[in-house]
Amino acid sequence: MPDALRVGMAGLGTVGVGVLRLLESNRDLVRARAGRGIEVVAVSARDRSKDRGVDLSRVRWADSLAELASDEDCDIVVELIGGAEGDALDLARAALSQGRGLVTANKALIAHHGLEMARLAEENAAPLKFEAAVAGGIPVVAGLREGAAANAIERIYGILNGTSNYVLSEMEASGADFGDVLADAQAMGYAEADPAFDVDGTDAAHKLAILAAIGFGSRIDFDAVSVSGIAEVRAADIAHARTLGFVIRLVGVADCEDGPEGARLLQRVRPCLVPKQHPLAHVTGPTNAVVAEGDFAGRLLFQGAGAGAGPTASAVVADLIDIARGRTGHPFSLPVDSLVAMERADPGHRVGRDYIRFTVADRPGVLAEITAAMRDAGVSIESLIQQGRAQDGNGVLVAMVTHEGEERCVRHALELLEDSDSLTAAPLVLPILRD
Ligand SMILES: NC(=O)c1ccc[n+]([C@@H]2O[C@H](COP(=O)([O-])OP(=O)(O)OC[C@H]3O[C@@H](n4cnc5c(N)ncnc54)[C@H](O)[C@@H]3O)[C@@H](O)[C@H]2O)c1
Ligand SMILES: N[C@@H](CCO)C(=O)O
Ligand code: NA
Repeated sequence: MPDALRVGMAGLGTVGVGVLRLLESNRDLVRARAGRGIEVVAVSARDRSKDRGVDLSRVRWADSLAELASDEDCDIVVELIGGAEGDALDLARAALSQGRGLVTANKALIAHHGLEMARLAEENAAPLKFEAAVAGGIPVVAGLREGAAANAIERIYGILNGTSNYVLSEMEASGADFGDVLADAQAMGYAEADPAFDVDGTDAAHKLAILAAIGFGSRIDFDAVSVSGIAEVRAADIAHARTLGFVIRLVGVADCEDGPEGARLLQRVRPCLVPKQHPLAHVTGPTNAVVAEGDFAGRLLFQGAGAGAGPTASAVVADLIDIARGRTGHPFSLPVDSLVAMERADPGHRVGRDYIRFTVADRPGVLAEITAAMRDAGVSIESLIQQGRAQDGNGVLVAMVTHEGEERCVRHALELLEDSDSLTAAPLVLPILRD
């Protein structure tokens, strides 16, 4: 075993520079825990001349990512470029197929190509690790894969995107609308390269798909995640939720149910009403939190910084320490051929409660029309909030919370109202998170 684990690093942005700083600052501690040094010997980034505030004088610049992937002086490639396709994917494929280990913070890459990556890693006896890809510095990948390894996992859910959680909790604290706080969140440096991914739920969906694959031992299936983001959530919904005893959070939920032909997996990312006493209700700002329910461990809560240079670097270097120690394991907890291709569960028969917000014309009989549709679809209403009179010609908001019932009933009620000219905008349905 060579004295140091030699790393070739691609990408010197927020996370890349964070990794270099951590390795510099905690050099002795990392060496002690890794059993040997961890040295970045080569790098590749777009701009060689940029001052990044870190010492790169002893590091070799690779002329291309292909050169980095085939560099005989590197044991491991650390990919910190980002993006599911293109350069990051080419680099990952090239590194693993040449027997070089891969550490990445790239959830898009793993969500889309995780199975292929795991297969390549297995075939080439190369380690593959991605702790930083899910909830940044929170050791939830290792927590699920190793700490909770003795459990059958029943449900995994959590707040998986810091940007959207910051937006929602700022809207809650200040009463501001979505657009007013989004720019602040993006200025914090946590935004994805495509910033739409943060608010439209895609980033959280990438992370949820990874967690589900690890927790349930299934083949990663990002396309099966149903996703809705936070752009439709208004200040009024947050105010209604507060009145009813809830906060609104973007929550990814994955669970398994038994079906006639084996287990079926349901993966969804949606803004949810979270009861004020639930641990996720207290997660504010860019913090992430993940709950895993194990059959023996019970409810496990992982919480911390899901983004930022320091926390994300902490996860990248933890992976490097594991590799240096020879603790590699299966990336998704099982050998690739043992991962199950799970059917998708039909949510229609799932039982739950919903918050539904209608925007309606301010005229007599509208409420009766809505409640008649609810009655005809078999939806029972638990509470209802109606705003005063329409002020701006945009209609009045009517919000309700349903009693427990099958999801398909709410869907049917909304279908009955689809052509109604009493509704001046599409209704918003937010599920109430099951405790
Ligand atoms: N920023 C965070 O808080 C955070 C947290 C968790 C995971 N991540 C993930 O980490 C990865 C990196 O994120 P970041 O925030 O550091 O991004 P960034 O935009 O700050 O840095 C990306 C770096 O990659 C370089 N790059 C892009 N294309 C390249 C190419 N073809 N060859 C060489 N270098 C190239 C850029 O020049 C830049 O230095 C992404 O996958 C991201 O999703 C980021
Ligand atoms: N854009 C992500 C960064 C961490 O993955 C977030 O806001 O949580
Ligand atoms: Na993590």
